[in-house]
Amino acid sequence: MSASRTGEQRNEISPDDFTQHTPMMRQYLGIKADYPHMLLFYRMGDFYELFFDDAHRAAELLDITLTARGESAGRSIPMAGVPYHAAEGYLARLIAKGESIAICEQLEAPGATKGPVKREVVRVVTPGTVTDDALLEARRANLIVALAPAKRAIGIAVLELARGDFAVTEVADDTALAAELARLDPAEIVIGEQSTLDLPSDGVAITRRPSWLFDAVSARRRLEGFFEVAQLDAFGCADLPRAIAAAGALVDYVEATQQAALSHIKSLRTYAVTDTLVLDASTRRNLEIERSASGDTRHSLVGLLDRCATPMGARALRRWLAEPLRNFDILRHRHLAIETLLSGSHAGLSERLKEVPDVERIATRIALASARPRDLSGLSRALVALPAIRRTLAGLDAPLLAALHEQIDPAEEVRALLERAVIDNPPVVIRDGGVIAPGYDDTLDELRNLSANADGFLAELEMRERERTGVETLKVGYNRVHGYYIEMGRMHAEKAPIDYQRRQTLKAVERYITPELKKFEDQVLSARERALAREKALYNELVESLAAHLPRLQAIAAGLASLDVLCALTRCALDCHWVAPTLTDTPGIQITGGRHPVVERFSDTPFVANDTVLDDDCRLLLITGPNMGGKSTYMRQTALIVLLTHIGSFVPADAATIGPLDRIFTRIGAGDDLSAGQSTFMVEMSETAQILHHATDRSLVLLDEIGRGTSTYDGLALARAVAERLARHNHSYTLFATHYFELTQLAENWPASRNAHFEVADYNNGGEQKLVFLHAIRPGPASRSFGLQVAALAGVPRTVIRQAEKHLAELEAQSRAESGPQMGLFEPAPEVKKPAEPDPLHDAITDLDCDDMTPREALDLLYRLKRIASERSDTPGG
Ligand SMILES: Nc1ncnc2c1ncn2[C@@H]1O[C@H](COP(=O)(O)OP(=O)(O)OP(=O)(O)O)[C@@H](O)[C@H]1O
Repeated sequence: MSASRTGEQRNEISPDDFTQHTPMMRQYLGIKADYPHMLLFYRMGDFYELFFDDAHRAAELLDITLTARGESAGRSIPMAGVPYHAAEGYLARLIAKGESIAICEQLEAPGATKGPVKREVVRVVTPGTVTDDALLEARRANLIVALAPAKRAIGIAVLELARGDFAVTEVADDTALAAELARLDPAEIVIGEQSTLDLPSDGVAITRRPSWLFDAVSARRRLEGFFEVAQLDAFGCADLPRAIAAAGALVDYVEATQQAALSHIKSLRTYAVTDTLVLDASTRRNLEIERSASGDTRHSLVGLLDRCATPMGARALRRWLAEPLRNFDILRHRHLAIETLLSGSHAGLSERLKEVPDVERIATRIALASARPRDLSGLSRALVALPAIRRTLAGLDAPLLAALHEQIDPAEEVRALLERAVIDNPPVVIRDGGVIAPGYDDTLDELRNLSANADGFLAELEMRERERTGVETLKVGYNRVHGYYIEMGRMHAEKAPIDYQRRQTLKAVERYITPELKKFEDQVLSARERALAREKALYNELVESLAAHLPRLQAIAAGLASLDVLCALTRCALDCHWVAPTLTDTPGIQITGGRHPVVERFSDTPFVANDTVLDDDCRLLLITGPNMGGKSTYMRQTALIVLLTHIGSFVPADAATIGPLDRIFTRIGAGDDLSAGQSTFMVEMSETAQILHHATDRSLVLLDEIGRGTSTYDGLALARAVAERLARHNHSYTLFATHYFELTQLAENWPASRNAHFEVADYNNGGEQKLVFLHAIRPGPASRSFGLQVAALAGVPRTVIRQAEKHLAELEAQSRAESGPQMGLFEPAPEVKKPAEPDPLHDAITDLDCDDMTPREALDLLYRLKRIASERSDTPGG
């Protein structure tokens, strides 16, 4: 239902109904016009009010009451409000739902001038640019991405405003873009208003900006101005025009929404998507990296790994998992660092890191000039903790730890400055003073002395006045409304000297002021005010001078974060008995005694370790076995071991040797996106299509029960064609779990393909068949599926199981009659026919994909076929 129809039904005044509006409402509409796509939080006394469509939206999203304002002839303006003091909580909820918010404050007290109170938007909060801890989960990073698509490439610019990390790249097509967006998982995407790019729909805020902002030439100029450089070449992005276009548009957006300076964004770095091992969104979901299938974080990989002592480390760990590196040198250094930390030093380092506040966020607040007094004392404490961390690092012999020792430089002069400038436990805000330490500034000290000496003066004055009036009970006092006064009982009123002027009369006492006391009051009050003003100025100067040290503070934060992750990974390695994987240039995956890290951790029964060998002799492993046998667990553990290797972690195995890989693909049943209007089978097939199009001979592919979503024969046919394609064309390292036993005999004829199965022991216990899942993988195909036995175990009524057994017998008989014993759908795999002699000509033609070939490739192929044919005619019997 459209907003206007809703409005008519409720008899609401529309924003365009200008004659109906008060001056205040006109002022509101004027401001709102500048923020059409944001919710305008409009300050009215102790509340932020929202009006018109904003009110409807806020009421719906926050589940708050929709009220009405300014009834006129039975019509009203829809309104919703949130209390000022609780606004941050409401903001956080709206931001989490992808909303952008403009906050409009009153700039003066009501009645200060004629007409409506002066108001102005003082802050804009958008999902991708928010840096406030109060609005963010402290352990998560917040990214904003801009996209600039063109025919040949799509430019991507990525900014983590909190760290000032600004990176750009270009990708070739929509698929690469989708994978990269899945990896980045941004909170907000900025895109041209005309763009038709297919974007993720789940929880990402999409912000459309005028298309001209994405023009490469003007974007280049904007960036040059932003970084104050004559040319962007130094950033290495000279030949990435679409990336520049995206970066320029992003800078424009951030400048338009952020009032504060962006001085902490010092440079632009370029990266290539090929630097990282790519995992698309469904693979990340299927491997339960951030969350388990049931949605909790505890039973996920992150839940297991995150033993970080600081939020900086926790965020870095998530970045490492989002950017599994393909650079073996960096990974080897991380492995070596963990090996060194295993000596025991990680525990001490973790303890020390716990004492270190979030330097990364403090540095951001310094950059955005929003640092509070406790941020500065926190930074001071952090810097004080660094020398001890460095001393431990100095004794450790690993190049990465030595580099971190250098990076975590204690910034002596910053520490000294903070120690001199800020008291130990300052108040939360600078407003009431008391933050700058004594001795830091002479003028401030003098002004403070003046007000502090007031006590002595007042005691002395009290003595003098008692003597002068003869009133022993005379007191000198102070209150906020009337200031200083001399107080006497009303019965002594006639003893008041001539220079006593009455200030206040209470029930039993009179309060007076004298010219001397008035002069003192003026001096003291002005000293207090001046001290406060001086303190605020000094504080701002201090924050500014700290901003000059930002690159250093950011480097310290990055160093601490990396160290924290390494210590966390070391603890995992130690507690879970993980080993360092070996990285090799020889293609393949060899895992001995591999385990699933999360299942092993949370399972009550001992985990059965299994080997995985995928190499040139076996690129496709067809896995059969009973339900519950352990197929999915096995496939996932292989992928997780590969992923852990690529973040530099040890792995849950007795030994692992990993060669170069480019991507991990998975097609596993969980997480089908039915809410997006796709059927289970449709999702299964579109993910399978992605894999067939993009998997290379360096990709790890996990396919679980392909074809189960459709009729048996369609499913079997599809599973067979997909597996054969992967074996003959993609040559990827593939784990293919299936219940179609027919595939097991066919696979024997495909290149580099093998069978394996999960073992189960079944025995007869007093006439009842019992199953024991051994969870151990063995060579060769399984003999049967045990589907009915597993159903019985799951509690399906006995009568139903018996009925199913009958149906099964009938189906088996029917199938045998139709297709002969070799191809019975429910039969054990019969003896495999010996494969025919290899025929290179036949293989070359079967491998051929005419649609994928360029004319040049077709011509090359013709020559190759001709050569094979003539070689064959040369061989005897050919
Ligand atoms: N190697 C193992 N050691 C111990 N327990 C295991 C092992 N592998 C799997 N399990 C346990 O068995 C359960 C079933 O495993 P999994 O889901 O991998 O079986 P499956 O063969 O894929 O079943 P289905 O064919 O029904 O999908 C898991 O939840 C896990 O608790």
